[in-house]
Amino acid sequence: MFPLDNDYKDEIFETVFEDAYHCFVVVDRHGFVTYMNNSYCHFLNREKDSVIGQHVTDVIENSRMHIVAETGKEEIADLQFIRGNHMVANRIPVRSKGVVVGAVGTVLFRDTKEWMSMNSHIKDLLLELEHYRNQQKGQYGATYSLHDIVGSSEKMNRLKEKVKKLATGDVSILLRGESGTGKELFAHSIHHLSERNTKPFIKVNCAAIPEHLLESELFGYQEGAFTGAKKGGKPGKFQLADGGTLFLDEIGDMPLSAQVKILRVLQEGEIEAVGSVRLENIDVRIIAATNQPLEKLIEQQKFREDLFYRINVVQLQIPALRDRPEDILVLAKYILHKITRRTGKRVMDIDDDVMNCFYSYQWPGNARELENVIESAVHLTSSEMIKLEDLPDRMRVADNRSNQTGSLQDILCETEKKAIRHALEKVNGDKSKAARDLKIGKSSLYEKIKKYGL
Ligand SMILES: Nc1ncnc2c1ncn2[C@@H]1O[C@H](COP(=O)(O)OP(=O)(O)OP(=O)(O)O)[C@@H](O)[C@H]1O
Repeated sequence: MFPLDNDYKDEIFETVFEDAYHCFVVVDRHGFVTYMNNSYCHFLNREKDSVIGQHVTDVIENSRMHIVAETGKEEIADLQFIRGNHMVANRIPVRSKGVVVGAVGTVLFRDTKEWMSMNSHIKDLLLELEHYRNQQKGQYGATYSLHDIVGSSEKMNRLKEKVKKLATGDVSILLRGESGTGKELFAHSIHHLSERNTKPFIKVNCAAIPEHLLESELFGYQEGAFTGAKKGGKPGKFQLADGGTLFLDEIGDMPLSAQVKILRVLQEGEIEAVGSVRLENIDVRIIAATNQPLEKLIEQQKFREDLFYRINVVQLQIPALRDRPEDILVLAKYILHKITRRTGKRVMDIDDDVMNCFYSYQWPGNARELENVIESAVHLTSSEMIKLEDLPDRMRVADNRSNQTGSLQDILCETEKKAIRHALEKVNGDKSKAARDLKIGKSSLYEKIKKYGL
């Protein structure tokens, strides 16, 4: 056998991989795309340059390549939903000197007749499954993924990157942030990106369960455990989440008695249903969330320090909306679109004055408050554009107040700051364009950006 020359090898490579019948993708150990063949790029309608170096979850819907690259466990003939079709995906870990360094994925997509009919058969079955799943939604489902978290500010991008890295492990995560910042969305996304994503995601609102019911809600009960107990008993949230993720929302509001019990489960990995004498092994990943100052609660002996250390293995701080004004415009437009699609009301845009008001408002209720404000404005407005008069009084008062206080110099600075922020928002942060729109020099704009900390 004579050695192959490089041209010949390249041609083989081109034929086998680039324009092959299959879609090929290769990711590195952290799930970032290092190679994608032409067929796959074409199918995803993406340019090759725009996918290389991206995290695979940002490129391919419902991808599990990053999980395979992390776990080293191959997945063969897995059904994956991409661009409206059910595809058969193979995901194989790549090893170098025995260590997993990435993964190769192939997807069979060019429909043969049999595949078409199988595909429609599967679609039919999955529709039926979806119907049953929907009946259980809220109880079992993590409905949101990272794609649903709108915002491309530096702060949010950094957070999303962190989430991608942390999701595949099994560490407990504590999500902190003010009310309405999207903690629950992040909890869903972590579950989605984790190896547990085919298992349940169960949410417990620790503040909403009465203290005397907490134990049976969390750990379940046996038949006859107390008067009124259901025949056959009832599983608790821990049992329901077995193999999956348990999201302990508002953990700072959990009564001390329940904290002791949770801590025991987390330490022992075993639970005891009310009225049972048998211990059950439970495997759950804990994601907790709170907007309470847990350290202060520990000082006041309202929160157990040992539980804090258990749940606080990794902490993610979700920034308040006022601290990432760059996200307000895109979030507002996303919310407007979501609401108009749901209500069918034709409201196409948001007036510039309204946006200025949004930028200067403090948003104590964060994204949730923004949703409420836009929802009520959509209902109130009589035009196709949300105007200042469609906003709640508290916002317009806050806006006027911020214009009226202080010296003339303060007012001028505040107005200038708002105008620059708005101009930058409009052009997606492109400083040259913003300077042109504002009719000032680029260096003057840079100075002002620095001065106002924009
Ligand atoms: N970045 C975002 N992109 C899209 N929607 C968002 C975003 N952040 C929050 N939301 C929306 O705002 C609302 C509140 O979000 P979520 O319930 O996740 O907040 P939270 O921090 O868990 O609030 P709380 O502490 O009050 O429970 C939801 O309807 C959510 O869809």
